[in-house]
Amino acid sequence: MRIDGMAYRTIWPDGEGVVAIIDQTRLPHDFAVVRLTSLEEAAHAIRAMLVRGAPLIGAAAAYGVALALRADPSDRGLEQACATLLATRPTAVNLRWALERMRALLAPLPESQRVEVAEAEAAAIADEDVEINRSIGQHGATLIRAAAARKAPGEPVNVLTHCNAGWLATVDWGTALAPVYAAFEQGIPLHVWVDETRPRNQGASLTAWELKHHGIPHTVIADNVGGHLMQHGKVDLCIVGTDRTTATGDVCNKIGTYLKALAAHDNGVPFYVGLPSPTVDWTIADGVREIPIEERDGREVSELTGRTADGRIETVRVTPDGSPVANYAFDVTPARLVTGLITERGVCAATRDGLLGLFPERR
Ligand SMILES: CSC[C@H]1O[C@H](OP(=O)(O)O)[C@H](O)[C@@H]1O
Repeated sequence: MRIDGMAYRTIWPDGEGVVAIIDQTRLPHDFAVVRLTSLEEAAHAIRAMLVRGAPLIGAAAAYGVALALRADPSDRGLEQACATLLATRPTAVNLRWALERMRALLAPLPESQRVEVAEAEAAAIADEDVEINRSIGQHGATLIRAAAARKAPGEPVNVLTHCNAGWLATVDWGTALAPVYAAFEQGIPLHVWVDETRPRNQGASLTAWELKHHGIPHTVIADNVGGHLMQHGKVDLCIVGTDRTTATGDVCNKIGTYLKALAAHDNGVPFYVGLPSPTVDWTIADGVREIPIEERDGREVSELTGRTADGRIETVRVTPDGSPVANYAFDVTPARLVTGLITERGVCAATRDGLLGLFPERR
C-alpha cells in the first residue's frame, strides 16, 4: 500500500540477513521501521505484536526461520527455530502452516543450501499472500457492488469491520479490507464503520490509520455501537478477518467478532469473512471446542497508551489497582452466523461443502 506516495509492504528483506517490518505498536502516532536480524528478534516481533494479523504472522515466521538458519543451519537449529516461533502466539493457524511448509522444504536439504532456500521460500509466502489478498479483494468487491445496487445512486455502502484485517494484517492488501480497497478503486461510494476493538485497539489505531491514508471515508466507533447501527439500518454488510477458520466454516477472529455476528444475524445484516486459504484449519470441525484462544497480558486491558496534548506517548491505568483482569484475545463465530466466506477462489457458504467446492483438492 502507499504511505505518503511511497509503496510499502508490512515486511520485506532489507539486505543480507536483515528483515524489515513496520512496527505496528507505534502506529498511529509514529511510523517506525524495525530491522530484524535474528530468530529472537523475529519471535519477539510476533509475540509483542510489532507484526500481527494471521497472514503477516505466517510470513514473519517464515522469515524468522531464514534468520535463524543463518546462525545455525543444522537440524537442531531448524527444529529450535520452528518450536520457538510456533510458541509465540497460539491462535492464528498461518503460523503453524508457514512453519510446517518451511520445515518440509528445508529438512531434506543439506545445511549449505538451507539459508538461501529459506529466504526464497519466505519471499514466496509473502508474494503469494499479496496475490491471494488481491483476489479476495476482487471477489469481495462484487458483494459491495451488489449492496450499492440496492441503494439510491451515490449513497455510500456502509461496511462495518472489526479489528484490523487490512494490509497491516497481511503482507499487502489485507483480507477484510481488500474488498473495500478494490471497491473504492472501482469508484463505488462507500463508508466504513471501524470498531475500535478493545483492548489493543487495532481498529482505532490501525484500520483507521490505513483508511485515512487511503482516503476512504470511515468513522471510528466504540465496540458496543455496532448493534445499534445495525438496528437503525446504518450497516449494509459486515466484513471481518479471521485467524483460523475450521473446515466446517466456524470463524475464529478478534474478540468481539462473535457479538457483532449475533447482532448482524438478529438484524438481517450480511456477515462476511475475508478468508485466505492458508487460514483454513482443515484438521478441525468444531471451532468453539478445538481452536486455542490466546490469553494475553492483563495490562492490555488495565492500561491505555496514547498521545498527550503536547505530543508525548504515555501509558495510563484505567482500572483500580489490584482489580483482576481477563484478556481473551479471540472468540469463535459459529458458521451458522456467517453469510459467506470470501476466499481467493471466490465466495462460498460457511460450510464444509462450500469450502470443498472451491478447494476440491482438500477432499
Ligand atoms: C487478516 S488476519 C487479521 C486478524 O488478526 C487480528 O488479530 P491480531 O491483531 O491479534 O493478530 C484480528 O483477529 C484480525 O481480524
